[in-house]
Amino acid sequence: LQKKRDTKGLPLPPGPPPLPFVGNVVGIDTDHPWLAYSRWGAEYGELVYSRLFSQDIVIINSERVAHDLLDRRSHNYSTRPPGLMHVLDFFGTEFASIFLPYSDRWRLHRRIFHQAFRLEAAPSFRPIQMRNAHNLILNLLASSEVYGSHLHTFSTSIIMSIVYDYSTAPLNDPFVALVERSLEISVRELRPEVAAVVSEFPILEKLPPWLPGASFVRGAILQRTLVPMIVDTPFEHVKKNMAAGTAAPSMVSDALRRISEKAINEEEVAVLEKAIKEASASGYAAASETTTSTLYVFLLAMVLYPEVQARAQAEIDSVIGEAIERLPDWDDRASMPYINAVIQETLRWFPVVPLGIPHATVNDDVYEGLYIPKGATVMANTWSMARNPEKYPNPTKFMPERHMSKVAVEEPPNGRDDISFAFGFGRRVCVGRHVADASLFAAVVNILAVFRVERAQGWNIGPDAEGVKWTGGVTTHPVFPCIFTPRHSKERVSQLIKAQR
Ligand code: HEM
Repeated sequence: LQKKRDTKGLPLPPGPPPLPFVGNVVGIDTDHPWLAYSRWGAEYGELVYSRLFSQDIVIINSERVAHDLLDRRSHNYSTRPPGLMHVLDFFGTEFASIFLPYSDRWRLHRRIFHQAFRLEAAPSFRPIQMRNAHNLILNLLASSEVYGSHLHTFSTSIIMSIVYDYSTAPLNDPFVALVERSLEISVRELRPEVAAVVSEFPILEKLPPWLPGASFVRGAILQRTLVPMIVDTPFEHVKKNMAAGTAAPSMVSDALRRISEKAINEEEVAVLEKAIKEASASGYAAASETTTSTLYVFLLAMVLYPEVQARAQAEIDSVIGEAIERLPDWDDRASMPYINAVIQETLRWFPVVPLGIPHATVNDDVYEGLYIPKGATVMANTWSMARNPEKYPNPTKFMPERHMSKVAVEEPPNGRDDISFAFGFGRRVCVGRHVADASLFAAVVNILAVFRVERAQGWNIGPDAEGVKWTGGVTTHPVFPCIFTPRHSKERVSQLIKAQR
């Protein structure tokens, strides 16, 4: 029976009436819960309360409330839901920085990331990002029918180079395939909705894996075999290179070097080494799927909005020459306001982490007279923020122009640009956002310089993208066919890529 809650005489935020015991399970598409949460937002407002079994869930539907709670009261809203951590434990991924509770261990991980990914460090990765964008172009020229796999290789290879100085093969890298398999499981299972069900029915973890419906258990078994390979192999690669004196700078080698420069005891060294190993293994989970999914959204926009694509290409051509005298480079970015606006609009149009990564409250709180319980899962519904018609008129339309007056090539003074919500809030805001932004630029500008991205014959979807199939999970991306028609000869492009290396 549901325990009567003491809300100290205050109302909970409004929300849909729960069913006894199960709470608000009806009407939620569990693969795409942001759709139901956004509908509730329209009905109940900026802050919505719902319950999934015994788990309190608070959904924030506006940037205003997200900044008030997740930024301004971050001391209370920076941990992660305990139920989710339990699921991570079951999958053997409890070390993942992104899901760590607010603790000294998390602070240590965050510091390791910050050293490598802070704004001032981001430009040092540009050669890696451009080299991988060129590989992406070559792969698309060779086999564009598997474009999704090439996007994945692009995102994962960049992060592997930055974190480990580990060079993946430009195509069909076995390690990238391993990461892809592991991420597929994480994206599907590591969500608050799954955590709420598992917390209520711990028996689910005990189901024999062969039982139909025990895919959760099968996923966990597979993940536990993948994790040691993913965590140990690249880390050992760095240590071996360091011992041989051949290690190039990377997040891991730099962090390990910093330890050796400090006079600390063996125990502290062990703690730091473990944190470096865990943080680095969390890095590509956080970076790969998000960057890949954002590029899918970009391609969808190019297919559905040929006029936007034409304008973007005209801008690129005006900088590098219509007959493609060279490929675009970093210095061109300042002369490409429309391309920058396309990137911003891509992040807004369909945020690929639609509910962010769930935060949780450490203590009870009261906000505008509403009671927010301790231990509540708090989700920032970026999907609904991106569709705020007051900030973004005609929100379902892809309109880069809406960012033109606001696009800043450099970081804005308060660190918060027009679409900062896509990268989360408060003390848990995405540490990789500067690097992500540069990777997106490298991929977008090169794809548009070399290809016309076109609609596959018979694929009849309108500009609102209504009817497109989206993957489900923590991150989401559209699944659709598209055609890459080269705008220049393959030989010319290969020649230019060689010249720029
Ligand atoms: C377009 C690409 C990306 C998007 C849309 C994105 C989005 C996000 C979001 C929404 C969060 C959750 C923030 C919160 O809890 O409020 C997050 C966290 C995080 N992101 Fe990203 N991200 C991207 C790329 C990257 C990259 C390239 C890295 C590189 C390592 C990265 C590393 C992380 C980490 C480590 C966290 C966890 C932060 C913490 O819990 O303290 N992300 N990201």
